[in-house]
Amino acid sequence: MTARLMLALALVLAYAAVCARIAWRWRQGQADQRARVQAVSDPRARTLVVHGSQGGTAEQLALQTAQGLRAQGQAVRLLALNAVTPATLTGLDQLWLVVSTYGEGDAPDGASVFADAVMGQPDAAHVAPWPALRFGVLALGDRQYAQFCAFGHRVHRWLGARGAQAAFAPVEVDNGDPAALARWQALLGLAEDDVGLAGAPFARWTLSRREHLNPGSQGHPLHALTLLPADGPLPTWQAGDLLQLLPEGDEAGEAGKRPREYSIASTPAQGSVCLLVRHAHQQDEQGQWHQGLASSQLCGLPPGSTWRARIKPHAGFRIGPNAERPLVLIGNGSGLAGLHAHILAREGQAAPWPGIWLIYGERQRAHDAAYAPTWQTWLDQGLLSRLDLSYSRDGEAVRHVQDLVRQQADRLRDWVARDAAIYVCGSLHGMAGDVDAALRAVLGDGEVRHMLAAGRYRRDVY
Ligand SMILES: Cc1cc2nc3c(=O)[nH]c(=O)nc-3n(C[C@H](O)[C@H](O)[C@H](O)COP(=O)(O)O)c2cc1C
Repeated sequence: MTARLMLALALVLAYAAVCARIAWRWRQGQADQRARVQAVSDPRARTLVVHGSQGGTAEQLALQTAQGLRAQGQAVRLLALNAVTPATLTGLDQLWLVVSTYGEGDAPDGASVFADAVMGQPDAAHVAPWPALRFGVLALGDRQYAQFCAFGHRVHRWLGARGAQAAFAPVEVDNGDPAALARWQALLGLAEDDVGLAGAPFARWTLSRREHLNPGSQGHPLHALTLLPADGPLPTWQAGDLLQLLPEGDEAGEAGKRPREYSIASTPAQGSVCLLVRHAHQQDEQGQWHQGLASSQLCGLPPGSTWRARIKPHAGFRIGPNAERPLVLIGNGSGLAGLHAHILAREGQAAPWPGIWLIYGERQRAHDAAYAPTWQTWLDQGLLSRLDLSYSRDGEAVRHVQDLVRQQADRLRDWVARDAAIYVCGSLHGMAGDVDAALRAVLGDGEVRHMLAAGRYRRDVY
């Protein structure tokens, strides 16, 4: 008995040590990032580097750009576009912008406040033009989208119309293309390799377990996958990060750099990368159904199969400044992955927990609620403080998460008044836009903008 007690105690202590180490590394990472920005940014500088980012790539490239300019002895200031007002631009000599594009050519969340509140306004007399300002845009995008780099082009046109002088045409970056980044470096006179997106190298990962979560559902099959590195130790990551995976036999392959991205549903404390993968089927223009290459492999090949993959940091959906705040987590379908990671990360923190409210939508209660027992455990533990579910195919009046947001308007306003942060993960079409509209209806446009600018409203939508 004593031996078993000792063993139990040793396990608890070992677990606590692992949690403490993860928390320490996370805090260290946050502090390092703040220190890097502070070291480079001079509030009086007449050169401003701004980023308009959602996932964090534009932010990373803007920081590197500012560091590169600084290394050459230039004084620079670094800001998020959402923190920029017309007054910030007055009196500047140079403005370098790194911006991505989302939705249907829309601003990323890190620029949407500026896009609405500044660019969206008619040219009011109080906004003086900036004829002495030289500017250039690094426009991040992906050619798979119809509106390629559209927001970068919009910013470029808008600044031109305000009288500013374009130093060059927007530099379009297709999916991180190194040649385009090299062009940006050359145009700004930066040293070679100042700006780049070299991530962790791709390594082999093995599928160790797969569970079909929704047999009998009207929806396409959803699977929970557990993956482990085939060689070497488990790398570290934070809740909110993604796994980039190269399907076998992809024509483009590693050189073509078309990895699929999946939200990671676990934290390193679980000891593996867990994904929720929908076996995707898409209909073409002739009405023929096609299986997704990556998802049919992930949902079909047996455990023991391997793929090349790597962790992709996703700063825009990490906890960031919200570690001590109550969280409202909203999502649907496989978007549960990104939300579960945040719940599990909280579980690793010392109680009392600040409170988590999960608002989640699926198709049918009878087939699409595999995690109901897990949620009940979290509710019993007090890790989750509230759970609201919607099912779109059960004939109920409340069908979608956006309906829940409107139905729970008073409670939501109360959570936000108590400084909650809102995280949305799941479908871009049919969810993210409608949830955004519901949040604006309930909280007001001004509050939503304020939360976006403060990093208290974050999205991982696809
Ligand atoms: C949901 C989603 C929508 C996107 N929409 C577009 C688009 O309309 N046009 C485009 O050129 N790129 C689009 N992209 C690609 C991003 O702009 C690109 O990945 C960029 O590097 C992201 O930078 P960030 O991490 O700083 O936000 C989209 C990406 C995602 C995930």
